[in-house]
Amino acid sequence: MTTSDLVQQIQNKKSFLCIGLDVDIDKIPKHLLDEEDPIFAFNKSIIDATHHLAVAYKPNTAFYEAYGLKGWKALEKTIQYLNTNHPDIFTIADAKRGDIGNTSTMYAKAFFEDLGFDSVTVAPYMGKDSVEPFLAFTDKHTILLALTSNKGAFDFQTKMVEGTEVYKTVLETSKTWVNSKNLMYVVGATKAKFLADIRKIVPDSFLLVPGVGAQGGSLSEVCNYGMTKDIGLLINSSRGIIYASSETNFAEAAAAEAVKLQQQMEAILNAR
Ligand SMILES: O=c1ccn([C@@H]2O[C@H](COP(=O)(O)O)[C@@H](O)[C@H]2O)c(=O)[nH]1
Repeated sequence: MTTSDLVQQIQNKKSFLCIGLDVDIDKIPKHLLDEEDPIFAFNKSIIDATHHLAVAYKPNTAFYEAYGLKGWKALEKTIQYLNTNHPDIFTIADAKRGDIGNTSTMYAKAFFEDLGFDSVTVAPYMGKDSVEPFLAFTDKHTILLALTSNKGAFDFQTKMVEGTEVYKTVLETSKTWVNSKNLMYVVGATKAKFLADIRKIVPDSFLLVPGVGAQGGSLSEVCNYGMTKDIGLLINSSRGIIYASSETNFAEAAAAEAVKLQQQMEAILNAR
C-alpha cells in the first residue's frame, strides 16, 4: 500500500486510528475458548465490528509467539482475513526486529512475503545494514523505533551523544539510507512534546504513535505537535479498545471505544 492510499483512506474514514490486536488468552471472553481457534475468533469479531473506524491494525507478534504454533497460525489467519476482506486497510506487524543483514532479510521475507503485512516495526540499534534489508522491499514500509512510549526510553534514546540526543541521530541518519522514503517512525504518545523537534527532522513522515489509552498519552497533544498537512499520524490503541468488555458483547464494546477515538479524530480533522 502506498502512503497516498493511506492518506486517502484517512480522508474517507475521517480516522487515523490503528487498532492493536494484542490478544491475551486470559483476557478474552470465556465463551470463545470453545472455538477451534479462540485468538482468530476474537480478532475476526473485533475486525468485523471496527473496520469502518480504523485505517490500520497492528498485531503485536509477541502475543502470538507466546502461544507457539497455534499463535503463529492465528496471526497468519488474521492477516489473511484482513488482506482478503479489507485490502484497503494498512497492516503493521509490530515485531521490533533487526539483526545482521542476512538475518534481517529473512525477517523481512517472513513479514512481507510469507505473511503479507504492509509494514513491520524495526529496532535501529544495529544500524544501517540491519534496516536496509527491510527497505529493499520497495512496496512495503519499515517503521523504525525513534522515541518509544515507555519510561526506559530515557535510558538511551534521549541521551546526548556528540551533542545530539540519540533519537534525533536515529531520525537524521535513517534519512540517508536507501529507499528511506518508505520509512515511518514510532513515537510514543507519552512523549508528545518531543514531536515539535521530531517534526523539524522528519516533517512529512508518517508516525506510528502508541500510548494513548492504557498508557495515558493524549490524542489532542499528539495532534497539536505532530500532525502534518497529510495528517502523518497513525494513533494506536490496543487494550483500551479490544478489552473494553470481557462479556459476549466484547465486539460492540470495542466498537464503542473505537468510535470515541474516531469521533475525536474527526473533530480534529474538521477543525484544521
Ligand atoms: O513505544 C512503543 C512501541 C510499541 N508499543 C506497542 O504498542 C501497543 C500499545 O498497547 P496499549 O495497550 O494501547 O498500551 C503494544 O503492542 C506495545 O507493545 C508501545 O506501547 N510503545
